[in-house]
Amino acid sequence: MSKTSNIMRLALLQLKGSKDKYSETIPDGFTSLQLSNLAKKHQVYIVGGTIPELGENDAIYNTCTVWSPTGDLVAKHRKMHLFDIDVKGGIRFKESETMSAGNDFTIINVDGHKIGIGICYDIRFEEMARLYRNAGCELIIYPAAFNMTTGPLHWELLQRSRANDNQLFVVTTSPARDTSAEYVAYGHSMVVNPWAKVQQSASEGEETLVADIDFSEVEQVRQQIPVFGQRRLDLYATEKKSK
Ligand SMILES: NC(=O)CC(=O)C(=O)O
Repeated sequence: MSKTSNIMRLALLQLKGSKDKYSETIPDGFTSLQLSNLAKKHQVYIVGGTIPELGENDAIYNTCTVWSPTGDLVAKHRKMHLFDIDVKGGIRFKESETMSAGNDFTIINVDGHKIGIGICYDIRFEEMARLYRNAGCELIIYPAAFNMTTGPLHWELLQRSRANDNQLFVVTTSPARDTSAEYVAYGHSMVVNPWAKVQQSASEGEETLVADIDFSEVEQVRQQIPVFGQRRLDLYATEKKSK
């Protein structure tokens, strides 16, 4: 990352949507104003975890906001894939009972580098990451909060898979693990490089990671293992549909 491109990321807020209690409008809600002020004060981009956004027609979205060093809202990403799962003896979660799904891909441009944004469960959908790669992304950031059922097996694997499939950096942020919480997050925020190597990893507890992202690694991998140009697009394709 160039010397001017400081990006701070905050973890996913794994809140159960409730219009009355938690949801906020963007960009004028409480959390938005805090994030905007922080970005301006520290002259950095902030990818601000997620908040329950009160949207059109009282719908609530699980939304990540991105702020520029001037404190302006650069983009917001509404979680596209809602976390509805039922693992016997593990975890049952029905995010769609309270949240609505977003329909838009979100790409920001920081100093000429394209960065895709996804949220938590979005990381399981390889088509989404592929479309970001097709659009020229070199990094995908996923604020997330995996749990104690899926985290141990899938958290690192999914990040390394998306990084390897698409030859780009994958960065995640998780809340620290709080075993007294109703939803116990797995923790382990991570930076994975385009070789699919875990460059840095936090523990399950509270920690700050400071990472240098060297975008030249993206080009190196893509040149040395040129799978992107070797795809059989005459036989298959991953295509974006407009909604
Ligand atoms: N919480 C999520 O959205 C996703 C998750 O925990 C998982 O995919 O596992």
